[in-house]
Amino acid sequence: MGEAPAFYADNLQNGFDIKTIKACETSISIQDKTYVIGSSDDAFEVRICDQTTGNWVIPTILGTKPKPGKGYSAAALNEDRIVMIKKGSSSDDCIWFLEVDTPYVKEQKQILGAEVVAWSKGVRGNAEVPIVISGPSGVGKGTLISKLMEEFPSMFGFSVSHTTRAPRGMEQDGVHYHFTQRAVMEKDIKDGKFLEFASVHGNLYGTSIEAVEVVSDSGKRCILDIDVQGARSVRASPLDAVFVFICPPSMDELEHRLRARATESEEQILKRLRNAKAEIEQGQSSGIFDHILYNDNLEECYQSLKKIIGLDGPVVATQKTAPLGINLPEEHSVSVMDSKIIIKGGTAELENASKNLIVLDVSSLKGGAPGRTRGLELHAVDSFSDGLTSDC
Ligand SMILES: Nc1ncnc2c1ncn2[C@@H]1O[C@H](COP(=O)(O)OP(=O)(O)OP(=O)(O)O)[C@@H](O)[C@H]1O
Ligand SMILES: Nc1nc2c(ncn2[C@@H]2O[C@H](COP(=O)(O)O)[C@@H](O)[C@H]2O)c(=O)[nH]1
Repeated sequence: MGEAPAFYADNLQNGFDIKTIKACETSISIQDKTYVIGSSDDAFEVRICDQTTGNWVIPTILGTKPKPGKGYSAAALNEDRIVMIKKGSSSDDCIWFLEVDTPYVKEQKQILGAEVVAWSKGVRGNAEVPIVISGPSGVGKGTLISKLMEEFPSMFGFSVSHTTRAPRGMEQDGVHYHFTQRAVMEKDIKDGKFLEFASVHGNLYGTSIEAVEVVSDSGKRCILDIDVQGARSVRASPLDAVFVFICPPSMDELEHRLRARATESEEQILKRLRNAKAEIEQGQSSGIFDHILYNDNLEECYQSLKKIIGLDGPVVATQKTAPLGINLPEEHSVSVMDSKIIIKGGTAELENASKNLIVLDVSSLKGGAPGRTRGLELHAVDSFSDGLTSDC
């Protein structure tokens, strides 16, 4: 393996231009590759060495990057990702995964024709899975979602999509949509910021990873209102969700609703009605959807939707407790044993319990890039014998 190129290279062909002095570097070997993670004052960067050829590559990095803290420890996990524990970081920002060979990363390598890695933040426990609602324009998706959010304001949060279409009269940027320029959105899509995107009725629409994570991180159940193409992409992604398709009682009634809403031009109404036929066909036959509802009588359809998502009985308000915190000591080591990550440090603290070891159980991981990695469990224990891996 030759000497590692410096981070922040402008162009691999033209040699390396060191712009920042590296503060900390860790290398982890998985199969025939060595991944070097380096942190400077403001970013984490990654380089990969192919051990069979000795060649170094700077990969495309997808996902939101962690912000460097006071150093970090890292260890290989399951041959397809690296777990990174940040020192001195808050409880919701200390565990990150660098995916190097997960199904999502493999797919992106094929799409981009380049070496790819993807960051995913680790989150403790499991949130309720998001709800994807699809159906032709004018069928009543937005009306049903509004009813749900009005009746259960603390339970649901709306995933605010990006779109290149112009705002309608009362629509607010950042509330109904993030209204954006096509070039900006296309760049963000290329940079891996979107969970899904599609061209719908002549405009670009998409769900950013952040839009879903903002809702999930606030402890609410996320609702996505997206078209069938988008639902297909989410179904194929690592995001677990319930998929509901809303059908109109007839094409005539759909046309009547679109015209009565009076938000589209005649040309747009005709385009949306033409597209509706194909959408209804796909919605009913593609196997994407777990449930199909007919929105004839609004109240009946709403009750059926509530039933699907488990809200048909009396709803008991649950007291939300803050997630248990983990204060990683600045001096600690990390090792992996089966599906457990052992964090060992003189003053490791889990909540108020001052214990010598913290065990991070990763046997039930869910999700992952693009998005958060959920299902982490943390326990404080008194003693354990382990082997040290990498610590930076
Ligand atoms: N069951 C229903 N009976 C009659 N009118 C309805 C019913 N459900 C919704 N509507 C009306 O139909 C119109 C379209 O509804 P809505 O805007 O919710 O559709 P949508 O599926 O969200 O459309 P888009 O995909 O274009 O955003 C609205 O004016 C709404 O009040
Ligand atoms: N694939 C996606 N489709 C989306 C998204 N946000 C909205 N939509 C769908 O677009 C049409 C038209 O919406 P409108 O607001 O212009 O009437 C509708 O079917 C929505 O479900 C998205 O992020 N991705």
